[in-house]
Amino acid sequence: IVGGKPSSLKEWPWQVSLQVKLRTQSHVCGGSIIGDQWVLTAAHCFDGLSSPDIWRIYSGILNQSEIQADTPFSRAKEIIIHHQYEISEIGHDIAIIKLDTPLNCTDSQSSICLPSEENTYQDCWVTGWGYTQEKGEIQNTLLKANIPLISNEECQKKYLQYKVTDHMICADDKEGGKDSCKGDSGGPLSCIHNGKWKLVGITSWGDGCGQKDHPGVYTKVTAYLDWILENTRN
Ligand SMILES: COC(=O)Nc1ccc2c(c1)CCCCCCC[C@H](NC(=O)/C=C/c1cc(Cl)ccc1-n1cnnn1)c1nc-2c(Cl)[nH]1
Repeated sequence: IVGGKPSSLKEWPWQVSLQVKLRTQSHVCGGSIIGDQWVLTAAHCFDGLSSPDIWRIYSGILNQSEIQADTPFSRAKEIIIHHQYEISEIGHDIAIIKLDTPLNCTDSQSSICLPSEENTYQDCWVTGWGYTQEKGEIQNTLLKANIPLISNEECQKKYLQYKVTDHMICADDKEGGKDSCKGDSGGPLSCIHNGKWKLVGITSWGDGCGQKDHPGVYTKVTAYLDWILENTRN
């Protein structure tokens, strides 16, 4: 997250760190708990990493330093990638992880609601352990940034070499400065409306981090409600 601030404990209890253990272990993507055995993230996180066995899902953590050899984690029972996904910039950048065992709810670990209808959300936040600048590194403490949503029409004008589809939603800090960045993808774009947090977007792509006139592009969750519900039944 560029231009963000450290989060506090229990502020974003749905945020998870998706890590891969090969020879070594490292953070790869963010994700959001949407049910006791369901995590919603970006499909691109699994490019070349599609085997469920290598993934470790850490929930209820604020700092990466809480992750030690003895720190408990969830395993992936199944990874469901949208059948139309190819690359982030084309869209359908959405995936569901079915956890091997259901998570218990605590103050620091709980799910976020899916949005029911399209809305003009006024108060949206991006969170993650990603870079704070393009040439950066994974951060220890979960960062947060309050970034306004912009219309798809306005977003398309900034990305003439791309097609910003109606299955995408954009967030832009006009001054340039607040944005998602490398390592944040898959994480939540959370908006609070009538006192309830809703998972409005999934961090997907952008041109650079925090550059002026380069909005962040997020998978629009309302466009995939049926797909999510169909794939989280069993
Ligand atoms: C020590 O461990 C590490 O350093 N881990 C580690 C460190 C970094 C990374 C990994 C692991 C995952 C790479 C593969 C999967 C994921 C591949 C794509 C992913 N993109 C993003 O997270 C955000 C993109 C993004 C999103 C919005 Cl909304 C706006 C601007 C964006 N950016 C434009 N340019 N940069 N960001 C990414 N993630 C990383 C990179 Cl490198 N790129």
